[in-house]
Amino acid sequence: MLSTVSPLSVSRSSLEEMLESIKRRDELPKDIIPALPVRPISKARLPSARRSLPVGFKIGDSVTPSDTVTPKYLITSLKEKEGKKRDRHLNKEINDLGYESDGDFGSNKISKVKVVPLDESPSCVIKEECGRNDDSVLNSMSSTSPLVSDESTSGGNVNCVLNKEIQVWCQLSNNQWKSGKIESASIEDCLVMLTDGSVVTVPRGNILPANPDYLDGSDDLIRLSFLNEPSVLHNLQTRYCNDQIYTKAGRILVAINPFNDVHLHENEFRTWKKLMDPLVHATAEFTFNEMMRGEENQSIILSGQSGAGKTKTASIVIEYLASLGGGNEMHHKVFQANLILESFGNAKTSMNHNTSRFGKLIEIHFNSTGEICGAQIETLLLEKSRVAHLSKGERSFHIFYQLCSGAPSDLKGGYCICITS
Ligand SMILES: Nc1ncnc2c1ncn2[C@@H]1O[C@H](COP(=O)(O)OP(=O)(O)OP(=O)(O)O)[C@@H](O)[C@H]1O
Repeated sequence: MLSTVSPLSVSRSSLEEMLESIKRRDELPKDIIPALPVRPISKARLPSARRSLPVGFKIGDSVTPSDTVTPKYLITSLKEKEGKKRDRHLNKEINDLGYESDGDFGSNKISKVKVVPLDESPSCVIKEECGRNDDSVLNSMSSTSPLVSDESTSGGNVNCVLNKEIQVWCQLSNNQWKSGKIESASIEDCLVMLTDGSVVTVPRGNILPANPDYLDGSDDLIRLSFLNEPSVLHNLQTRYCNDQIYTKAGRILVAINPFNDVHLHENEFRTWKKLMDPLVHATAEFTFNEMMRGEENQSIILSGQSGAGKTKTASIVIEYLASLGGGNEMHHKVFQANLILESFGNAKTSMNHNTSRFGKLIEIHFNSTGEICGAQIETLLLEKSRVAHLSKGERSFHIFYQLCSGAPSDLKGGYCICITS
């Protein structure tokens, strides 16, 4: 059955409706404040701010799981309540970095610490290797071109330091950075008197401002007035020479391998708990507290070149996390498992006599009281080519020599195995 409505009836009814609604509105008391929009009930947090990588910086493309692999470590501590959603997010992040993940990253356990090989990141160098000699830090890292190459910018620098008569860093022809004071400047060059008394002519583009002396050895790089390459290296070197191997850069902790036992102020830290101290224990404690307080999984990423001290630092972190959770046997088991992994995955290279030729993702699982209740180690990107191809002065995986040395003498004779220490 069809029903028809005349245009007149439609216009009349809508007109009536409108008049009625106006009448209703006028009847309402005038001082009633309109209700606020209902706030959605959600426990979700706003995504934390993410730092962007430098322009043109790629991780995925540069991964070469062969000779150039430098294992870096991602340590995560995960809690049960987070569930699979966060794990999927973490998996995605790892995949975005160009690494394969077996999926199910921390989905089932109570908590985790993971160690993953991450490609060298220019924006996240946490540890750097260097020698003990005074100029070594500065010189070893000064082979790059000066940070300021743009003429206008460098000109600005020179004018600024000329006006204020402050110290400058100048890059010499051998790429070393030296500090001094500008005596005079032309359009292209500057005459700089170095601190050793010599006078050199340096192109304007090779001059950078230096920090005042009182900032020498700042424990946080963000306190420096001028944050350029030589200033950062000089600050790290000053601290290193005072056996202060850790320096903060905001939330990042920079560590320089001391290659010997230095006093780490660990006991003082355990007493005073100064979480802002530049110390790896403070970073571990901060992470642990964040996990316990926010019930959120946490990650610690250790990155640096071969021999920088990532493995050593990872063991300090694990040991400290274990002690925070009451210290049970679990971390000993992690270390024991590590010994076996090292046999099969570590080798001697020119950079490090016990270099890890694979990446590790160590998960440490904590229960709700903060005790370690489990751990899991995933390995990635083993440098398999090392079995068949060795560079000069390097060795195969430790297990090869361990097996040979333990072989019965007739087998040794049959294969002409001769072990020398
Ligand atoms: N904090 C430290 N204190 C004392 N010695 C250290 C420290 N960190 C590193 N070292 C020394 O440096 C050596 C190399 O460190 P480590 O094996 O941890 O480097 P790595 O970054 O893991 O290297 P790779 O990437 O080649 O595996 C260690 O064997 C140790 O002798």
